[in-house]
Amino acid sequence: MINKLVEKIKKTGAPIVVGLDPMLSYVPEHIQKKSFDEYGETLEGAADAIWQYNKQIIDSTYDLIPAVKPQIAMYEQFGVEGLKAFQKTVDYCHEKDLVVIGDVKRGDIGSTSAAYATGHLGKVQVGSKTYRTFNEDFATVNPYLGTDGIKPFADVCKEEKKGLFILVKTSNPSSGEFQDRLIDGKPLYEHVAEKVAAWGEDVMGDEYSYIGAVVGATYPEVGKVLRQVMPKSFILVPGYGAQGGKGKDLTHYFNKDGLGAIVNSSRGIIAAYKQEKYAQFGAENFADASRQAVIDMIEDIASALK
Ligand SMILES: O=c1ccn([C@@H]2O[C@H](COP(=O)(O)O)[C@@H](O)[C@H]2O)c(=O)[nH]1
Repeated sequence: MINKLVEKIKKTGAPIVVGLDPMLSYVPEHIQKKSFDEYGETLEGAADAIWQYNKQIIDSTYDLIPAVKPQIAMYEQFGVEGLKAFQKTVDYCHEKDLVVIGDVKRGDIGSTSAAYATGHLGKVQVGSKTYRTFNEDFATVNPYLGTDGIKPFADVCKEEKKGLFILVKTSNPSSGEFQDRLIDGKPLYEHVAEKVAAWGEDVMGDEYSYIGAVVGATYPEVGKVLRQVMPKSFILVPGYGAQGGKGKDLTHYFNKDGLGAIVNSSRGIIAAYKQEKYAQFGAENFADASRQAVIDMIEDIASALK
């Protein structure tokens, strides 16, 4: 799957990911009304509204982008109905030939990680039959439990040719509380990055490893260091747009081949119609506003990399 991601980035010229983080409050009134008329103000109604909203955004952007990143928390808040909307979204993105990065941030003791890996990336055995369940192409994983928490994910990736993005330096304001702590003279994030590079050696694609890292756009100096520590790992870069990251901050996250990083924007794309810059589109044309926001993001990153 890392090879497909690289190919699609080369083809689109867009090292970006659209984050599908559909809060109900972003879904325009006319879509909410239609879903509530059909299902009532129920969890099913909410799940239908976020699915309809996602579908229109995917339809208006899929030809410009290589990948999407649905954030499972936004779906889980609506319980089982929300998870069905997550599944529909993943399946529909596959129909559109998009690479799907499940932002699920899993990771546990080995046996439990194995179950998470099966559910999100692998196949589950039921008697004589096997089923793919969520079936994302990549999953985000938390490394806090160490090697035995990661290995089951890496094993499934090897078998299924799928991939991981492991949290190394997150974009949030408090990320330094633990991640920046010095251990043997080096910040913890650097130790984790060294492990990501080592874990990744065993599962190499053509140019990059199946195992990548998450490094926030909000810490560009750290991004510059970590790019060197993990030369063969793709970096998923959240924090662009709504969290303040800009194209000009991100040049050092890329390798000299112009590859190696993929930048996520969620609210900045899916709720673009709410920004003054895209207000002319109006809520009815929210998906066109998202398309324009994608075009602007691609241009911002391309001009920074020139
Ligand atoms: O360090 C991290 C890791 C993950 N995220 C996730 O990315 C998106 C960002 O959304 P925006 O609306 O573009 O801010 C969201 O799903 C986060 O959970 C992150 O922001 N930082």
